Amino acid sequence: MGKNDILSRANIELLVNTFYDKVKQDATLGYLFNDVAKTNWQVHLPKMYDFWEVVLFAKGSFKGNPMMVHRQLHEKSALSEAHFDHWLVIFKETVDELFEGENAENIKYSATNIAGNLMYKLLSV
Ligand code: HEM
Repeated sequence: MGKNDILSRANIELLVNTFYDKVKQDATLGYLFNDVAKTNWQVHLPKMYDFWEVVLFAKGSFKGNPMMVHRQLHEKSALSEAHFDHWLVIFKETVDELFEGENAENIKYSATNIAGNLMYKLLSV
C-alpha cells in the first residue's frame, strides 16, 4: 500500500506536528526553539499550518515575517549552514515518512528553496 499525498489542512497539521516533535528534541536545533526563542508552541504550530497552506495550496491566512523572525533569532544565537541543512533533512524525512505524491514533492521543493533563500540572506555578508 502506498502512502497518501498531502491533500488537506489536516494533513498539513500532521506533518507540522510530527516535524516539530522531532525538532524540539533534536540535538542540533532544539535549543534554538526551547532556550533561545522560547517558542510558545500553541502559537507557533497554527502559524506554521497557515504558512504551509499558503505555500502548498495558495490559500489560507498566514501573516508573518519569516525573514525578520529568523534574522532576530540569528542575532541572538548564530545560525549556520549546518542548522539549515539539518532542518531540511528532518523536514524531508518527515514528509517521506508520512506522505507520497505530487504535493509531497512540492512541499520538499518549496522548503529547500525557502531555506536556501533564508540562508543566502542571513549568512552571506
Ligand atoms: C536553521 C533552520 C531554522 C531554525 C533554527 C528555525 C527556527 C525558527 C524559530 C525559533 C522561529 C520562531 C518561533 C517562535 O515564534 O518562537 C521560527 C519561525 C518560523 N520559521 Fe523557522 N527556522 C528554521 C528554518 C526555517 C525554514 C527553512 C522555514 C521555511 C521553509 C521556516 C519557516 C518559519 C516560519 C514561517 C516561521 C514563522 C515566522 C513568523 O512568525 O512570521 N523556518 N523559525
